[in-house]
Amino acid sequence: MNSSQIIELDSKKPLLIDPDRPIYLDYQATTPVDPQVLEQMLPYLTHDFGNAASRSHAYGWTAEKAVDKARQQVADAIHADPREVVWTSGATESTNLALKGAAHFYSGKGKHIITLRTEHKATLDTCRQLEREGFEVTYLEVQEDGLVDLKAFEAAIRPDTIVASVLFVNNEIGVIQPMAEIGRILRAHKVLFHVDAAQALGKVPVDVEAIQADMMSLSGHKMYGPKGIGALYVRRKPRVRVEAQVHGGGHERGMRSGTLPTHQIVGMGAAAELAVQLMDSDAQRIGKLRDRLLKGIQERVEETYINGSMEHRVPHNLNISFAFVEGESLIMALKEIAVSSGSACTSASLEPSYVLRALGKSDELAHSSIRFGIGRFTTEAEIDATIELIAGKVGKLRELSPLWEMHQEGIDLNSIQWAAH
Ligand SMILES: Cc1ncc(COP(=O)(O)O)c(C=O)c1O
Ligand code: FES
Repeated sequence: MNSSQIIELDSKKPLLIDPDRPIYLDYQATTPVDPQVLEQMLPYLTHDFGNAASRSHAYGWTAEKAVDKARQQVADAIHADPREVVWTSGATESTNLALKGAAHFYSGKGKHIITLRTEHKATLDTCRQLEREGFEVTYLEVQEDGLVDLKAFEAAIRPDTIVASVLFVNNEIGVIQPMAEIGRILRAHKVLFHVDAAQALGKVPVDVEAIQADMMSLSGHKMYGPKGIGALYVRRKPRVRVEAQVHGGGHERGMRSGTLPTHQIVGMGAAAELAVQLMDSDAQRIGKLRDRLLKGIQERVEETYINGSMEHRVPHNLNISFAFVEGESLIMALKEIAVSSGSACTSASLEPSYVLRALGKSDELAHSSIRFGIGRFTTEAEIDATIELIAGKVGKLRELSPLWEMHQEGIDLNSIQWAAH
């Protein structure tokens, strides 16, 4: 067997239908590369391996052409100009470049930054670093449904505010912030607007003009592209400047040096185009699956609480707290389903989700939450099996819980005076 046959066989392997593995319902953590995307990437790992910066021969020109095409695909997906797209290693790096880059470049104008308490860690940790450098950050509260209050947002703007950063679609609870309204407020106050759209592209229409974004972070692996590739949109009119964070050969118009990973870039471009093409059909199918999952759980399990607005939310996400059950125990009991409690990025820390806490949820309910991420390859049979498993395991865990027993007996747990230990 020669190598091209091996590649052909591997790329035809079914993606997720594998009875020996758990049902994958963690599409907000990451997605598999769509086979159509993979097919377009493969030649750039082998035959067309040139360096896009090699200007003197055909190997370089072929790579450059592929990079240009992908840049156009990503630009088209967000209604931007290809010259406004900077390749990075992912949304984390894009957000670092956007916030540190803008903060450093415009520090003469002011030192104040606005963001939300429910942002992704990529934003929150970058803001913490900027605080250590002397910048001041306002972390705005959100309402019970996860949405920011626009009046509070506008009130947080100060004369020295240089940039605000808002998550388009929340990775834990899937809520969609009112981006156009936020963009309008920020433009009126001449404050730069950075948008983390890592979880938005392919799920909701993303248009940098409609929401007046100045910078936007994107990621390949959240939309059926490869991991390790992302992009930062940086507006040209009116021009936005960011100070480079990675220095070297001056690639990407000096904003981000490093040899371009052609195959990854081709994958991100193809994934972005496909994400927009399939947005409506994906959303329709996935929405039905999500409703089926929710209905199934609600019919079979009492005392469940939905986290985050259902109205302003992408259909790909369901985040539910199962009262009287500890989230980690539930996840351990649910070995046949791959889901997250809290966010995928922080579930190693075993702390209750800061996003759910920001919605005003108690520690207990935050601890008992499960995030279901439904995606392009989820089937109805997988949803039905999940409902069965959840109903069975939650029931079993509650049987072991003295608090559940008391609740069943009608005792109001809030009225109990617990003895101090
Ligand atoms: C909303 C959001 N922003 C940023 C990131 C980071 O993206 P990447 O993995 O491409 O660095 C993620 C992924 O966890 C995310 O969900
Ligand atoms: S879910 Fe139990 S420690 Fe967080």
